[in-house]
Amino acid sequence: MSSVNHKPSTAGIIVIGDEILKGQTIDTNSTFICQHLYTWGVQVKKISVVSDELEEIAKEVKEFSEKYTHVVTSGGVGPTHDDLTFEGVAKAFNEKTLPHPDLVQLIKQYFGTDDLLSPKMKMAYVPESAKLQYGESKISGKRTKYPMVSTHNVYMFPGIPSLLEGAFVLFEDIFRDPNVKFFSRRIFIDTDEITVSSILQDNFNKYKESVSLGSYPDLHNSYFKVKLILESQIEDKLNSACEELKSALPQGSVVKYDENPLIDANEKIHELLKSENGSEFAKKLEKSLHTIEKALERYSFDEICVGFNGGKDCTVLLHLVYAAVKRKYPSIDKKLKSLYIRSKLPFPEVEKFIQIARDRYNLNELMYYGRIKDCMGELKNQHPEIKAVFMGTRNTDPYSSHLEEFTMTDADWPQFMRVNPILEWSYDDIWKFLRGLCVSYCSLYDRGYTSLGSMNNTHPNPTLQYIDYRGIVCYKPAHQLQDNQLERDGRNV
Ligand SMILES: Cc1cc2nc3c(=O)[nH]c(=O)nc-3n(C[C@H](O)[C@H](O)[C@H](O)COP(=O)(O)OP(=O)(O)OC[C@H]3O[C@@H](n4cnc5c(N)ncnc54)[C@H](O)[C@@H]3O)c2cc1C
Ligand SMILES: NC(=O)C1=CN([C@@H]2O[C@H](COP(=O)(O)OP(=O)(O)OC[C@H]3O[C@@H](n4cnc5c(N)ncnc54)[C@H](O)[C@@H]3O)[C@@H](O)[C@H]2O)C=CC1
Ligand SMILES: [Co+2]
Ligand SMILES: [K+]
Ligand SMILES: [Mg+2]
Repeated sequence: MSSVNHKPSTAGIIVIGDEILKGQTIDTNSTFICQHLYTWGVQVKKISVVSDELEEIAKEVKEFSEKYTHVVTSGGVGPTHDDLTFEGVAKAFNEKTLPHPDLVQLIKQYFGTDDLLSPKMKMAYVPESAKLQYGESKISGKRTKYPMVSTHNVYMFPGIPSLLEGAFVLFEDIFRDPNVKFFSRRIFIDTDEITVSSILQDNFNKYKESVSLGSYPDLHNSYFKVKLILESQIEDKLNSACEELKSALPQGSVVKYDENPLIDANEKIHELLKSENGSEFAKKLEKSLHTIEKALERYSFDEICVGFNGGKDCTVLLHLVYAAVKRKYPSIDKKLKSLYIRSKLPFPEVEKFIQIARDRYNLNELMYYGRIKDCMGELKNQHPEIKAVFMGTRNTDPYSSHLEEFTMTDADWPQFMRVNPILEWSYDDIWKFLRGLCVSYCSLYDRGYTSLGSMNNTHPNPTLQYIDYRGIVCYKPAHQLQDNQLERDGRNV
């Protein structure tokens, strides 16, 4: 570990492509590059997005190349007329482009042409001084087929994210600065920035020689309002700054937050179980884990599906099943199936959350429209392999008091095993689990909704209503509901 403040090497990123400037493609490459350079101890100073114009590329490359230790470019290395990166970089250094013999050979191998005038051969024309560098796969140890082209301190990568990401990580040795390591700490607080701005200023002033401090508000997070990030190359200083800041912040404003409860989900659930040792909640949670385990023994991965409509109960369920599946099948590359039967008037907030959850939990969502019973028939036809549906039903739900952990659908319904791991959970149990693990849930629950149906029959729970200091009607979040019996007070049906 370095104890001196070694000056880090720097980098500039040039993202090349009209489609990004028109908003047609979201630039993910610069984020990817920044994340890696940061962990490699390189300070990214600037990201520039330029159009597919020769002059623009040349001008930016020249300036970046003089200013920064490394320049990384993304895009514009393909065979089409609008891909001008190699020419632009050559121009920045007053060079011509020439066909590189190795690239000519490669293109001949791939496309069967060695005609130097063929459009495919365009990719072989690189700056005169260009070097080709082959990465080595960390897994197979094999040399990659296609090289990265660089010249001076400029490294050129393709724009297609999968190609860029695959290639970039192979060149860690070029960029990594062995003398530099950035340490960082995060503090989450549930007060707004205004309240703490002078405290932040004081901390910043005191440590600015060695520690940087950033403040990042989030208007939509269920757990915190502001994320503070402290950073330094000197770990001791960082720790002092961090501890001092924590004690200077208003009492109780620092909250515990887990940015990704899906990482080690199973271990975290067991930690929660341990911390709740012996409680009623712990017993129910343990029973739920057993039910899920049993179901995963009885049914194969392909035979299961999670009923998920964005509600809080099935959010608990999904998280539990996800953790158990990850544990049982650690390296499975198939997606867990989920079932979403869309009601007539879904809340946009619910649909948005379903989409977020689908991406986060990597779900293969099977979506149907119409009456639940009809949809289950369609599911049966289209996915005859599915035998069991996990459900977030609780005994206190209407018509659910008779259900057991494993109950077949009624005789006049399409036949599926309904697996109900959280039948006995109370309203408070649901929130203890979600809030205890920082699982994200549909935003409506932070606005007074305690039970979700369709837009035409669901309202915020009147018990949670209050009038704020401006005289405006507001609602407390669902997890603050005192009386569990009143859960469905915002529902007309
Ligand atoms: C897979 C499945 C099987 C069913 N089998 C029967 C049956 O055999 N007999 C019968 O009378 N009724 C059955 N139903 C209907 C069920 O009993 C409820 O009437 C229905 O779930 C809506 O009630 P609720 O709003 O209280 O449910 P919620 O409390 O919202 O739902 C309970 C759980 O069901 C699942 N679920 C509910 N709605 C959806 C949806 N739109 N999309 C995906 N998953 C959803 C979720 O896992 C949810 O946690 C079934 C429903 C489903 C989804
Ligand atoms: N196999 C390999 O390693 C290499 C292949 N090629 C070939 O070159 C062509 C692609 O060259 P490119 O420079 O990628 O062409 P390009 O600049 O036209 O970009 C290709 C696509 O990548 C996406 N993209 C571009 N910039 C992005 C960004 N910043 N963030 C997110 N997405 C972005 C865009 O959707 C764009 O359509 C392909 O034909 C490929 O086969 C080129 C070099 C290396
Ligand atoms: Co050291
Ligand atoms: K192109
Ligand atoms: Mg392009």
